[in-house]
Amino acid sequence: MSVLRNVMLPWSEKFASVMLRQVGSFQTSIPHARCCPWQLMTKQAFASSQPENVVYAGPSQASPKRVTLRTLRTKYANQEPISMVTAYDYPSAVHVDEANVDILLVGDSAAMVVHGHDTTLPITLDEMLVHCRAAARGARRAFLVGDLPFGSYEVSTAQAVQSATRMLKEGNMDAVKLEGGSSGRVSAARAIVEAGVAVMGHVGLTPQSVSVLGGFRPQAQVADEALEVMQRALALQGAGCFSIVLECVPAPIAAAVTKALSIPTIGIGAGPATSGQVLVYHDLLGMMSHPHHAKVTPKFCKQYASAGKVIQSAIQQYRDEVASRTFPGTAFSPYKIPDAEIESLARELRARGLEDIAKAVEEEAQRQKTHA
Ligand SMILES: Nc1nc(=O)c2c([nH]1)NC[C@@H]1CN(c3ccc(C(=O)N[C@@H](CCC(=O)O)C(=O)O)cc3)CN21
Ligand SMILES: CC(C)C(=O)C(=O)O
Repeated sequence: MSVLRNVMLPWSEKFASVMLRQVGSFQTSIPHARCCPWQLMTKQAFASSQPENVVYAGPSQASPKRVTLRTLRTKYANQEPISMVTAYDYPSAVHVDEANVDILLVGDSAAMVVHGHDTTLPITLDEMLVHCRAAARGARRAFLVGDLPFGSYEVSTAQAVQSATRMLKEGNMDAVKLEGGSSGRVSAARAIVEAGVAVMGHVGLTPQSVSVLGGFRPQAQVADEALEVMQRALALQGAGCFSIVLECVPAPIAAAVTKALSIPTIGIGAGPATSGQVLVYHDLLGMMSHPHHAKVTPKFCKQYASAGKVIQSAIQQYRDEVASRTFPGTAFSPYKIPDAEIESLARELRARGLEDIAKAVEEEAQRQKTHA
């Protein structure tokens, strides 16, 4: 009971008594505290494994206003362009969020740009969920969309709903995206929306269909195909999608689809006439500037920086400074020890017959002083 009282200290007496009632038979099970339900309610009291100054997910300033479906609808109604960028982890999400980008997409392009696969097919739902959770921790404002990966929604509407709900429950996303507009995909989209999850559609080049498309090729370059893309987009809108990604289609086709729909289109390689634009984080940053990677960056990607070159040269410089012993030097060796302690340590070492080691200590202490 005394242990419990300590735990309760930050809480009011009243709240504590309510909690004690709820705790009931758990009162004596402190050693099993990890599985006690009230542990969840006393996060602060149990946070002994947290550093005092939490950097990544700690208490933050007042949160900025979140982008919601209403915000997006208003932007669309006012014909204001909607911006979307992908992110896959905490730091990339912070970058995207701080730039006031409207929608943060945790894309299955992670399979390629993060995991190094040649297509988006190998990434699993469980892997996507790890990316989603990390990205969600970094985003305070952006509307969060999680990409349903290949194999997580094609089998049945039940499978689609199950995967989509996991994206919200375990991935902390606000909505999901799925690819394609065939009847099966439209049914999946409808079922997910009916389950209460907002869905973004995706037509044109759908990279998860690379097997049947025979490569990452521009789509809808003949009238028949263009009409089909438009029909699919309309069907997805009918199923309740809040927005549709249009990938790798000629600009006039994107204009037609955008005109035909009453929900926003988000273009990538689809020209300027869409309601918004999306780019992959690594592409827009020029992260893959190495010739080995340059070939996987599509032609429609504008590089707003050469981050890859900056990173490469920084690591090269670090490596050179380690090799030449320029780093860390005294400037980056911050931990000091008083002279008296050095003398005492050297004395102890000599008393144990360790003359060489005592010398090493004294020499380095001297070097630190002369280069300070
Ligand atoms: N880094 C990256 N950026 C993306 O935009 C992106 C991914 N990865 N992975 C998932 C999909 C695949 N995407 C791609 C990939 C390549 C092309 C591309 O290079 N297309 C060529 C035509 C290739 C052909 O005809 O075979 C082009 O000329 O644009 C287009 C879209 C878009 N998505
Ligand atoms: C390219 C965007 C739209 C995407 O689907 C992804 O990043 O996976």
